Amino acid sequence: MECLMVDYMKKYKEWATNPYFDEETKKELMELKENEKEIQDRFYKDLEFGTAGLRGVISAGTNRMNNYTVRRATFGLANYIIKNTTEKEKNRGVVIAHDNRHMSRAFCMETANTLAACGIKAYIFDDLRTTPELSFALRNLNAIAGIVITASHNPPEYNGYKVYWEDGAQVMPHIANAITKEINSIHDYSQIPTINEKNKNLVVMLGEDDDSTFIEAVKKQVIRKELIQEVGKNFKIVFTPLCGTGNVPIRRALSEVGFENIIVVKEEENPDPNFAGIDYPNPEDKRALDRGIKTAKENGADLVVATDPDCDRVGVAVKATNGEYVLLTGNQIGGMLTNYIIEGLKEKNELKENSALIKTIVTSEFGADIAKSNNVDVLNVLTGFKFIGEKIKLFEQTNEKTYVFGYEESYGYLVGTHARDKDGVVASVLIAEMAAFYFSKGLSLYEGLIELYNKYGFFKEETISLTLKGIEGLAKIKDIISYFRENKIISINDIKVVDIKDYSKGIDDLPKADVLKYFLEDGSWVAIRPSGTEPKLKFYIAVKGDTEEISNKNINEIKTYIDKTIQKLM
Ligand SMILES: O=P(O)(O)OC[C@H]1O[C@H](O)[C@H](O)[C@@H](O)[C@@H]1O
Repeated sequence: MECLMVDYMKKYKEWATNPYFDEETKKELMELKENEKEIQDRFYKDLEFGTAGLRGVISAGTNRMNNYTVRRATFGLANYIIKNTTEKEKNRGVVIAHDNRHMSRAFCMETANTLAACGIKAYIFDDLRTTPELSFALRNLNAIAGIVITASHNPPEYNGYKVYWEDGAQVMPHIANAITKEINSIHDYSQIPTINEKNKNLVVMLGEDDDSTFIEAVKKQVIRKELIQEVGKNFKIVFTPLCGTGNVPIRRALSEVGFENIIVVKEEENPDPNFAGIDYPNPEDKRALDRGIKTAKENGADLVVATDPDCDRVGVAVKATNGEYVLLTGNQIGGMLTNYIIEGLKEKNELKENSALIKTIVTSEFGADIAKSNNVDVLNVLTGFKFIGEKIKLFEQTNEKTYVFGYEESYGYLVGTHARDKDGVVASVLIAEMAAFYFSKGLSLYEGLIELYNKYGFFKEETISLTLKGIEGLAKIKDIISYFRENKIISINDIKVVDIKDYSKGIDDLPKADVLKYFLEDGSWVAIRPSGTEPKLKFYIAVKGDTEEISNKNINEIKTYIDKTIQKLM
């Protein structure tokens, strides 16, 4: 502990006095001199480059997002590229996109300039762009890697740095680990090359054509074009980009496929780094859809669609027959899209025999059961859309399976293979199309959901997220998981545990991951994992009952059990 203290104080002093760091940084740090706890938190470690890249609070410090930590990460990535690819591969360059957050443009330029200084071409956009467009563009431009400056749905004080590889998916753990090694070997910031006259032309600006090719790729995924054209005039959609990147591409895609009645939530239309007062711009959080639902009520809209700041996730609310707006979960939307896509393909006689649905191990079996009953294979991967992207690549190489659809419970979906990450643009279009399909039959999306539940059983899922910040929080997260790992739980809420999967052992052909999953006798399951993007411990609960009442009762009881266990451990 002593050593740790010396270490963070030493680093703090270095940043606060070394002429390498700019005056503003030094001033910000000097103001902290009486606040040891804050100094410790900012300097006790380097911001970790995890499997989701960097993500942290924007401010000065080694454990924060700032120009220096972005520069260091980029130098590490550049070194990885230089050492592990051929000259020709390296020359394919890196595409960079960014969202609307504080410092996003600055971090994008910092990244582009550092890459160029290392002799690597950096493609940038003139303004903010979505994550799925980056995933698409990097394959379209045949780049070697991609970067998105975004903290996705985190609160406004955060920013982040996600890295993609040539296949269009976020880097796999082995590449992330190798990049981390490179980053960790950089101790002296002054060694990082800076841009000069000779290499500045390696920063290349992308144009409008790149947007159009992406939108065209999205539009190709539409299943029932004529239907949209028929009902597109009457079907009313309220859309909110939650002040993020989704506004331009989604409005464009929706209107180009034939939706004429799109109302955008006024307060949330334009990019805003403070997200217009939305504390947590995450469509998983029901408050994020409050204004959307209000606007929908005022306009009598049929559907509310909300995308997160970098537009890879989508939340949905729908008008039920009683006129009330109901929020759908990621599991519900994913299950419904699975059904809609499979039925659509069947109608056109295009459902291949080797079709496969890909979902994560913490995603409900709702979509999986629908797929299986249509003879579509189901593949389970670890949390993280990159693992879905990895399977798509494998399918392409081996022709072993045909990708039908992939999704995660956390509101991420990908229809088509144009992108290799969840795509909020294509998902919004397909969700609108699916809702328009039900609308044409006189049903709301909600009633469509109930129809499916009546056929396949009432699935119900819930996630409990425990926020535990800082060093102590991290330790607590470890303690709680250890408790569940070490104490053999034989029943949850009096229902027998019939199987326990500990994914840290590397099971089911999956890479090792800190996830535990309990399977109960009645088909319910509970999974526990630490978040990879936020200081949170997550519990996922899933049940299935013959009626909604049974499912509600079961899930509430399991939830109470977990809440009580957590309280005991806090
Ligand atoms: O680790 P969590 O906080 O649960 O987040 C999990 C998410 O991480 C990243 O954002 C990935 O891109 C997502 O595909 C994944 O769902």
